[in-house]
Amino acid sequence: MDESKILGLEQALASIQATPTTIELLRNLHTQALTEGVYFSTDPQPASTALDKFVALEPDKCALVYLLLRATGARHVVEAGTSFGVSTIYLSLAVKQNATSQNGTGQVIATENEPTKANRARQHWASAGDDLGKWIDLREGDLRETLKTNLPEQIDFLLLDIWTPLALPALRLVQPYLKIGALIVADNIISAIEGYGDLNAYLEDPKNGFKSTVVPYSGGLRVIVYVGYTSS
Ligand SMILES: C[S@@+](CC[C@H](N)C(=O)[O-])C[C@H]1O[C@@H](n2cnc3c(N)ncnc32)[C@H](O)[C@@H]1O
Repeated sequence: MDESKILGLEQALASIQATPTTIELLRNLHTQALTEGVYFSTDPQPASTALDKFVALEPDKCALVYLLLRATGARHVVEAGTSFGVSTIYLSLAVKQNATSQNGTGQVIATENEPTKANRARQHWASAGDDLGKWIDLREGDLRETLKTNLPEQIDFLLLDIWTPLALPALRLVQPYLKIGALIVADNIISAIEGYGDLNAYLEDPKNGFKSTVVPYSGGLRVIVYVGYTSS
Protein backbone atom coordinates (compact mmCIF):
# COMPACT_ATOMS: atom_id res chain seq x y z
CA MET A 1 0.00 0.00 0.00
CA ASP A 2 1.45 3.41 -0.90
CA GLU A 3 2.37 6.10 1.64
CA SER A 4 -0.59 8.36 0.87
CA LYS A 5 -3.08 5.54 1.52
CA ILE A 6 -1.36 4.65 4.80
CA LEU A 7 -1.45 8.31 5.84
CA GLY A 8 -5.12 8.62 4.81
CA LEU A 9 -5.98 5.51 6.80
CA GLU A 10 -4.23 6.80 9.92
CA GLN A 11 -5.95 10.18 9.59
CA ALA A 12 -9.32 8.47 9.33
CA LEU A 13 -8.62 6.28 12.36
CA ALA A 14 -7.54 9.34 14.34
CA SER A 15 -10.95 10.95 13.76
CA ILE A 16 -12.95 8.32 15.59
CA GLN A 17 -13.41 7.40 19.26
CA ALA A 18 -12.85 3.67 19.70
CA THR A 19 -10.91 1.18 21.79
CA PRO A 20 -7.40 0.20 20.65
CA THR A 21 -8.77 -3.25 19.70
CA THR A 22 -11.37 -1.73 17.37
CA ILE A 23 -8.82 0.68 15.87
CA GLU A 24 -6.43 -2.20 15.19
CA LEU A 25 -9.23 -4.29 13.65
CA LEU A 26 -10.20 -1.39 11.38
CA ARG A 27 -6.56 -0.85 10.42
CA ASN A 28 -6.33 -4.51 9.37
CA LEU A 29 -9.67 -4.62 7.55
CA HIS A 30 -9.05 -1.39 5.64
CA THR A 31 -5.56 -2.56 4.70
CA GLN A 32 -6.99 -5.76 3.23
CA ALA A 33 -9.75 -3.81 1.47
CA LEU A 34 -7.39 -1.20 0.02
CA THR A 35 -5.11 -3.85 -1.45
CA GLU A 36 -7.81 -6.00 -3.10
CA GLY A 37 -8.71 -5.75 -6.80
CA VAL A 38 -11.29 -3.11 -7.64
CA TYR A 39 -14.90 -4.19 -8.20
CA PHE A 40 -17.69 -1.91 -9.44
CA SER A 41 -21.27 -3.17 -9.58
CA THR A 42 -21.54 -1.46 -12.96
CA ASP A 43 -18.76 -3.72 -14.34
CA PRO A 44 -19.80 -6.36 -16.85
CA GLN A 45 -18.26 -8.99 -14.53
CA PRO A 46 -20.80 -11.03 -12.52
CA ALA A 47 -21.59 -10.03 -8.93
CA SER A 48 -20.27 -13.45 -7.81
CA THR A 49 -16.75 -12.12 -8.45
CA ALA A 50 -17.36 -9.75 -5.52
CA LEU A 51 -18.11 -12.57 -3.06
CA ASP A 52 -14.63 -12.60 -1.56
CA LYS A 53 -14.12 -8.85 -1.87
CA PHE A 54 -14.64 -6.24 0.81
CA VAL A 55 -15.70 -3.49 -1.63
CA ALA A 56 -15.57 -1.45 1.55
CA LEU A 57 -16.16 2.26 1.91
CA GLU A 58 -12.77 3.98 1.94
CA PRO A 59 -11.37 5.19 5.30
CA ASP A 60 -11.86 8.92 4.63
CA LYS A 61 -15.52 8.35 3.70
CA CYS A 62 -16.02 6.16 6.79
CA ALA A 63 -14.57 8.93 8.95
CA LEU A 64 -16.91 11.49 7.39
CA VAL A 65 -19.91 9.25 7.94
CA TYR A 66 -18.91 8.65 11.57
CA LEU A 67 -18.49 12.40 12.20
CA LEU A 68 -21.81 13.23 10.52
CA LEU A 69 -23.53 10.75 12.80
CA ARG A 70 -21.80 12.14 15.87
CA ALA A 71 -22.58 15.74 14.88
CA THR A 72 -26.25 15.02 14.36
CA GLY A 73 -26.69 12.64 17.29
CA ALA A 74 -28.08 9.95 14.97
CA ARG A 75 -29.30 6.82 16.75
CA HIS A 76 -31.46 5.10 14.14
CA VAL A 77 -29.46 4.19 11.08
CA VAL A 78 -29.93 1.98 8.01
CA GLU A 79 -27.05 0.66 5.97
CA ALA A 80 -27.84 -0.57 2.46
CA GLY A 81 -24.93 -2.90 1.70
CA THR A 82 -22.87 -4.33 4.57
CA SER A 83 -20.44 -6.78 2.96
CA PHE A 84 -17.79 -7.71 5.58
CA GLY A 85 -19.08 -5.03 7.91
CA VAL A 86 -16.35 -2.37 7.75
CA SER A 87 -18.56 0.73 7.41
CA THR A 88 -20.98 -0.85 9.92
CA ILE A 89 -18.27 -0.64 12.57
CA TYR A 90 -18.17 3.16 12.16
CA LEU A 91 -21.96 3.42 12.12
CA SER A 92 -22.38 1.28 15.22
CA LEU A 93 -19.63 3.10 17.13
CA ALA A 94 -21.35 6.42 16.47
CA VAL A 95 -24.80 5.05 17.33
CA LYS A 96 -23.53 3.49 20.55
CA GLN A 97 -21.79 6.71 21.57
CA ASN A 98 -24.80 8.89 20.66
CA ALA A 99 -27.24 6.59 22.45
CA THR A 100 -25.05 6.49 25.54
CA SER A 101 -24.65 10.27 25.72
CA GLN A 102 -28.40 10.80 25.14
CA ASN A 103 -29.35 8.04 27.58
CA GLY A 104 -31.42 6.51 24.80
CA THR A 105 -31.64 3.51 22.54
CA GLY A 106 -30.23 3.13 19.06
CA GLN A 107 -29.58 0.64 16.30
CA VAL A 108 -27.91 0.15 12.98
CA ILE A 109 -30.01 -1.94 10.60
CA ALA A 110 -27.45 -3.59 8.34
CA THR A 111 -28.30 -5.50 5.15
CA GLU A 112 -26.42 -8.21 3.29
CA ASN A 113 -27.63 -10.64 0.66
CA GLU A 114 -24.70 -13.06 0.74
CA PRO A 115 -24.64 -15.45 3.75
CA THR A 116 -20.85 -15.90 3.62
CA LYS A 117 -20.37 -12.14 3.75
CA ALA A 118 -22.88 -11.77 6.59
CA ASN A 119 -20.96 -14.41 8.58
CA ARG A 120 -17.66 -12.65 8.06
CA ALA A 121 -19.25 -9.35 9.11
CA ARG A 122 -20.51 -10.92 12.35
CA GLN A 123 -17.05 -12.33 13.08
CA HIS A 124 -15.49 -8.90 12.58
CA TRP A 125 -17.98 -7.21 14.90
CA ALA A 126 -17.41 -9.90 17.54
CA SER A 127 -13.68 -9.28 17.44
CA ALA A 128 -14.05 -5.51 17.77
CA GLY A 129 -13.40 -4.11 21.23
CA ASP A 130 -16.52 -2.00 21.69
CA ASP A 131 -19.26 -4.60 22.14
CA LEU A 132 -20.69 -3.47 18.82
CA GLY A 133 -22.81 -6.52 17.94
CA LYS A 134 -25.64 -5.54 20.24
CA TRP A 135 -26.06 -2.24 18.36
CA ILE A 136 -26.45 -3.97 14.98
CA ASP A 137 -29.50 -5.72 13.54
CA LEU A 138 -28.08 -7.55 10.51
CA ARG A 139 -30.82 -8.47 8.08
CA GLU A 140 -29.71 -11.24 5.78
CA GLY A 141 -31.33 -11.53 2.36
CA ASP A 142 -32.44 -9.18 -0.37
CA LEU A 143 -32.93 -5.75 1.15
CA ARG A 144 -36.02 -5.26 -1.03
CA GLU A 145 -37.60 -7.80 1.33
CA THR A 146 -35.69 -7.31 4.58
CA LEU A 147 -36.34 -3.56 4.73
CA LYS A 148 -40.07 -3.97 4.12
CA THR A 149 -40.90 -4.47 7.79
CA ASN A 150 -39.76 -3.58 11.30
CA LEU A 151 -38.17 -0.26 10.63
CA PRO A 152 -37.95 2.24 13.49
CA GLU A 153 -40.55 5.02 13.60
CA GLN A 154 -37.85 7.53 12.80
CA ILE A 155 -34.68 7.04 10.78
CA ASP A 156 -31.88 9.57 11.13
CA PHE A 157 -29.34 8.34 8.61
CA LEU A 158 -29.15 6.06 5.55
CA LEU A 159 -25.91 4.86 3.99
CA LEU A 160 -26.29 3.80 0.36
CA ASP A 161 -23.23 1.67 -0.37
CA ILE A 162 -24.93 -0.92 -2.52
CA TRP A 163 -25.03 -2.16 -6.11
CA THR A 164 -26.52 0.74 -8.03
CA PRO A 165 -29.87 -0.88 -9.05
CA LEU A 166 -30.64 -1.39 -5.35
CA ALA A 167 -30.02 2.20 -4.23
CA LEU A 168 -33.35 3.72 -5.21
CA PRO A 169 -35.40 0.72 -3.96
CA ALA A 170 -33.59 1.00 -0.60
CA LEU A 171 -34.27 4.73 -0.40
CA ARG A 172 -37.95 4.27 -1.29
CA LEU A 173 -38.40 1.69 1.47
CA VAL A 174 -36.73 3.87 4.08
CA GLN A 175 -38.16 7.23 2.99
CA PRO A 176 -41.48 6.99 4.89
CA TYR A 177 -39.48 6.79 8.13
CA LEU A 178 -36.90 9.49 7.43
CA LYS A 179 -37.07 12.37 9.86
CA ILE A 180 -36.98 15.86 8.40
CA GLY A 181 -33.28 16.67 8.37
CA ALA A 182 -32.23 13.02 7.98
CA LEU A 183 -28.95 12.50 6.15
CA ILE A 184 -28.32 10.08 3.32
CA VAL A 185 -24.88 9.37 1.92
CA ALA A 186 -24.52 7.65 -1.48
CA ASP A 187 -21.13 6.36 -2.59
CA ASN A 188 -19.51 6.52 -6.03
CA ILE A 189 -22.20 8.79 -7.38
CA ILE A 190 -19.91 10.06 -10.16
CA SER A 191 -17.83 6.97 -10.98
CA ALA A 192 -20.99 4.82 -11.20
CA ILE A 193 -23.16 7.56 -12.71
CA GLU A 194 -24.55 5.35 -15.45
CA GLY A 195 -26.01 3.02 -12.83
CA TYR A 196 -27.44 5.82 -10.73
CA GLY A 197 -29.73 7.44 -13.34
CA ASP A 198 -32.93 6.52 -11.48
CA LEU A 199 -31.59 7.57 -8.06
CA ASN A 200 -30.31 10.91 -9.32
CA ALA A 201 -33.55 11.67 -11.15
CA TYR A 202 -35.54 10.86 -8.00
CA LEU A 203 -33.33 13.01 -5.78
CA GLU A 204 -33.47 15.92 -8.19
CA ASP A 205 -37.25 15.91 -8.52
CA PRO A 206 -38.25 18.64 -6.02
CA LYS A 207 -41.51 16.96 -5.13
CA ASN A 208 -39.61 14.09 -3.49
CA GLY A 209 -38.17 16.33 -0.79
CA PHE A 210 -34.39 16.00 -1.03
CA LYS A 211 -31.55 18.53 -1.24
CA SER A 212 -28.00 17.41 -1.85
CA THR A 213 -24.47 18.15 -2.87
CA VAL A 214 -21.66 16.00 -4.24
CA VAL A 215 -18.45 16.16 -2.23
CA PRO A 216 -15.18 15.39 -4.01
CA TYR A 217 -14.21 12.13 -2.35
CA SER A 218 -12.93 9.40 -4.67
CA GLY A 219 -15.73 8.45 -7.07
CA GLY A 220 -17.93 11.27 -5.72
CA LEU A 221 -19.95 11.09 -2.53
CA ARG A 222 -23.46 12.48 -2.61
CA VAL A 223 -24.54 13.95 0.72
CA ILE A 224 -28.30 14.37 0.83
CA VAL A 225 -30.69 15.93 3.35
CA TYR A 226 -34.33 14.95 3.50
CA VAL A 227 -36.13 18.28 3.76
CA GLY A 228 -39.60 16.81 3.30
CA TYR A 229 -42.21 17.01 0.62
CA THR A 230 -42.76 20.48 -0.80
CA SER A 231 -45.52 21.79 -3.02
CA SER A 232 -43.14 23.95 -5.09
C1 LIG B 1 -20.27 -2.00 -1.68
S1 LIG B 1 -20.61 -3.42 -0.73
C2 LIG B 1 -20.88 -2.79 0.89
C3 LIG B 1 -19.61 -2.41 1.60
C4 LIG B 1 -19.80 -2.00 3.05
N1 LIG B 1 -20.70 -0.89 3.17
C5 LIG B 1 -18.47 -1.66 3.69
O1 LIG B 1 -18.07 -0.49 3.66
O2 LIG B 1 -17.82 -2.56 4.19
C6 LIG B 1 -22.26 -3.79 -1.25
C7 LIG B 1 -22.81 -5.07 -0.65
O3 LIG B 1 -24.21 -5.14 -0.97
C8 LIG B 1 -24.56 -6.50 -1.07
N2 LIG B 1 -25.81 -6.63 -1.83
C9 LIG B 1 -25.97 -6.65 -3.18
N3 LIG B 1 -27.27 -6.79 -3.50
C10 LIG B 1 -27.96 -6.84 -2.33
C11 LIG B 1 -29.34 -6.98 -2.01
N4 LIG B 1 -30.28 -7.09 -2.95
N5 LIG B 1 -29.70 -6.98 -0.70
C12 LIG B 1 -28.76 -6.87 0.28
N6 LIG B 1 -27.42 -6.75 0.02
C13 LIG B 1 -27.03 -6.74 -1.26
C14 LIG B 1 -23.37 -7.12 -1.80
O4 LIG B 1 -23.30 -8.53 -1.55
C15 LIG B 1 -22.19 -6.34 -1.22
O5 LIG B 1 -21.56 -7.07 -0.18
